[in-house]
Amino acid sequence: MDFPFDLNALFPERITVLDNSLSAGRKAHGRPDPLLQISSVIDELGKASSKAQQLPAPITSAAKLQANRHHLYLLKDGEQNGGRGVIFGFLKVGYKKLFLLDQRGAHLETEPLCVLDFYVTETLQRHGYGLELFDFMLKHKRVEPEQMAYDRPSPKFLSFLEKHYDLKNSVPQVNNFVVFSGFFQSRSVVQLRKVHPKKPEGEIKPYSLMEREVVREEQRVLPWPFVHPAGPPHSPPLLPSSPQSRSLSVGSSPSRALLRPAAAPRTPFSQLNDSCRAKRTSYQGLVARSNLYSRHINSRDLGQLLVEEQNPLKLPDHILKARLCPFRHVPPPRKIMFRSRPP
Ligand SMILES: CC(=O)SCCNC(=O)CCNC(=O)[C@H](O)C(C)(C)COP(=O)(O)OP(=O)(O)OC[C@H]1O[C@@H](n2cnc3c(N)ncnc32)[C@H](O)[C@@H]1OP(=O)(O)O
Repeated sequence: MDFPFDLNALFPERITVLDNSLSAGRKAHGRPDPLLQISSVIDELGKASSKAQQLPAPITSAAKLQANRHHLYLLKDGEQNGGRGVIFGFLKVGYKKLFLLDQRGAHLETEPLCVLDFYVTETLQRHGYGLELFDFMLKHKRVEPEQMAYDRPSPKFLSFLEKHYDLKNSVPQVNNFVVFSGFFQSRSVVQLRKVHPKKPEGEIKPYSLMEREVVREEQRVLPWPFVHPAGPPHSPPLLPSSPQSRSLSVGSSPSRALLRPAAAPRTPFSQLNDSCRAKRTSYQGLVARSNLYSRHINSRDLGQLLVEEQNPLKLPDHILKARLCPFRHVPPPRKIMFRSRPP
C-alpha cells in the first residue's frame, strides 16, 4: 500500500510500534511526527483490513488507536515506490478483560493479550510478512502464542496460527474470542480468576462486548424474543440477507439462523467456520443465555428454563420477566419493613 508522502520519514524502522500517542518514536528530521499523515496511513490500513474481513466498518483507525491502550505494529518496505516506501501490513494487539470457559467449562476472569486486527495487503499474502509481524510482536510483548486470545480469527488467520505455531485445539467459548488448549496451563501469565457464580446485582452487559461486537451491535437486529416493532433508534436493523450481517456472539436466540446471510458458495474455509460454530452453538448457546438470566433466577429455575426453552409460555412469571428484558436491571421484590414509630 503506497501513499503520496515519504513513509521512511514517518516510520524509520522496518517495523514500527505505535501506541495511543501515534508517535513513531524517533522524530522525523527533528520535527514532530506529522500526525495527519500517520493517521491517514492507519485509517487506510483499517479500511483495507475491514474490507478483507468483510466487516461492516473498520475496527482499526487512528481515532480508535488514540482512544485505547493498544499497540499497532506496522511493517513497511522502505525501498519501493521510488524510495518512499510501501506498507506491507499491520498487527494490532491489546489487553482485554475476558470471561472465558476452561476445558471443564468453569468460568474464569482473565486479562490476556489479544490479537484484535491483523492484515497483510492482498498481493503480498503468503510471503511470510504476517509471520514477520507476528514474531516481532511476540518478542516485543514477551508472550507465547498460546497465551494469547484471538478476537474472531478469520479462516486465513486460523490457518496461519496452525501452520506457524501449531495452534489447532481451541477451547470453545461463548464469546467471539478463541483460545487454545495451552492457554489455561499458563495461569500466572493470563491472570486467571474464578468467577463467583453469584454476582452482585447490577446492569447486565452482553458477554465480553468488544470492538468487533460494537461495530455489529450498531447494525444488528434484536434477537428473539426481544424483537420489537419500534426498536431503539441507535440499533437500525440490517436486512436478514445483508452481506454485512455476520453472525453475532454465539448463544443468542433461537432465531439467530434467520439473521445469517443468504447461503454463500461453500469453501473449505466456510466448512471450517461452520464446524466451529456447530460445536459452540448447542450447549454453549444455553450457557450464554443462562448467563443473561442467572442474575435473576436461581439454579433450579435455570434448569427449568433450559428444559422448557422451547415453550416459553410455561415459564414462571419472574423468569419470563428476566427473559423479556435481559439487558436491563430487574430489581428483586422489595422487602417491606414495618418499623415501630419512636415514642
Ligand atoms: C483477530 C484477527 O485479526 S482476524 C483477521 C485476520 N486477517 C485477515 O483475515 C485479513 C486477510 N488475511 C491476511 O491479511 C493474511 O492472510 C494474514 C494476516 C492472516 C496472514 O498474513 P500472511 O503474510 O499471508 O502470512 P504468512 O505468509 O506469514 O503465512 C502464510 C500462512 O498463512 C495462512 N494464509 C495466509 N493467506 C492465506 C490464504 N489466502 N488462504 C489460506 N491460508 C492463508 C496459511 O496458513 C499460509 O500458509 P500456506 O501458504 O503454507 O498455506
